[in-house]
Amino acid sequence: LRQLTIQHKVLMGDVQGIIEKQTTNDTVNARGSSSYYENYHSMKEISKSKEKSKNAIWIDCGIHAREWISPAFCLWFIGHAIHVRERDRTMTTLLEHFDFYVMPVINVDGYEYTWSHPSNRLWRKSRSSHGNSKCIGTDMNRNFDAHWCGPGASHFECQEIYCGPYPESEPEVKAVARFVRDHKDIIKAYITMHSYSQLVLFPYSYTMNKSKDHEELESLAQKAAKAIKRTTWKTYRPGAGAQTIYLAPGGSDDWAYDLGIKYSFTFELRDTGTYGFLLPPREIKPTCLEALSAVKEIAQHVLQNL
Ligand SMILES: Nc1ncc(C[C@H](C[SeH])C(=O)O)cc1Cl
Ligand SMILES: [Zn+2]
Ligand SMILES: [Zn+2]
Ligand SMILES: [Zn+2]
Ligand SMILES: [Zn+2]
Repeated sequence: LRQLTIQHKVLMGDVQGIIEKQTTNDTVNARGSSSYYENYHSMKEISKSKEKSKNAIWIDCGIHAREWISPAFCLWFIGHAIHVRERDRTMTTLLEHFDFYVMPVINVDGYEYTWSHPSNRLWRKSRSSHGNSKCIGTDMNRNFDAHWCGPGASHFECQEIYCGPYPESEPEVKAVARFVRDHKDIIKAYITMHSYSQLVLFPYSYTMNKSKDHEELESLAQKAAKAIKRTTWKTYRPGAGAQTIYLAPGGSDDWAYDLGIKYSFTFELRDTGTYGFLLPPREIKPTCLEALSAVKEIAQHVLQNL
C-alpha cells in the first residue's frame, strides 16, 4: 500500500509525492492534500530525518485591511532577517534557534481593496459575502474560535465587527488556524501586528478575567515596551486586551493562547491618532525598528524559557 501510495502521488505529479520519494523511513504523510507549508515542512523534516523540527515563532500582519503599517513591518522584518543578520548578533542567535513563520498580509482582498478604492481606504474587514446580505466583509479578528461572537462582536453583516456566519468562516482565517494548529507543538510564540494606538496587548480580550500567565505576559509586554522606548523614545502601553483596549471575542491572539501558545501578543503599532491608519511613509522605518526591538525582546524571553 505504501509503495502504491507513493507511486500514486508521484504519478499525480504531486510535489508531496516527490518529496516522499526521498523519504527514508519517515512515515508517508497520511493526508492526501497538503499545503505548500506541509510540503516545505515535511521536506525540512526529511532533510533532517531524525532531528525534531526546529521551534518557530509566528508573526502575521495585515489581518485588517486599512492597517497598512502592519504588512510594511512584516515585509521589512523578512528583509532584515535575511540581509543584516551578520551585523545583528541577537537576530543571528534567534535564527539559530527559531524559524520565523511570517505571513505578510492575511487579508489580501481587503488590503488590495484599500489600494484600489481610495474612497474606501479605511476598509477593515474581509471582502467575502455570506448569505443574502447586501453588506460585505467579516472582521477576521472576530472570526477565530475563541468565545466566538460574544460581547464585543456583532452578528450583523453590516457592522465593522461582524464575526462572520460561524468561526473560521473566512478562508484566510481557516488557513491560518489550520497551519498554527498543525504546528502548535513547534510554534512557541504567536505575534500579530495591527495599528494604531501604540499598545502591546496580551490575552485575554474576550474576558476581563486574567489569564493563568497574566503576570509573566505582563512583565514581558512591559519589557517589550521598554525596548521600544530605548529604540525610538515612543511610548507603547502594555496590557491585557480587555482592560487596555476593549472587550472583544474571536481574536487570533486569544485563540492561539487557548491553543497552548503561551507567548501570544497583539501589537497596535503607530501612531496614537495624529495620522491614525494614514501613517506617513517617513514613519514606516522607525516604526519597523521599534517593532523589531520588541519582537526580539519577546523571542529572547521565549528562548530562555523553552
Ligand atoms: N483578541 C483581540 N486582540 C486584540 C484586539 C484589538 C484589535 C485592534 Se485593530 C482589534 O480590534 O481587532 C482585538 C481582539 Cl478580539
Ligand atoms: Zn509542517
Ligand atoms: Zn487591527
Ligand atoms: Zn487597531
Ligand atoms: Zn525574559
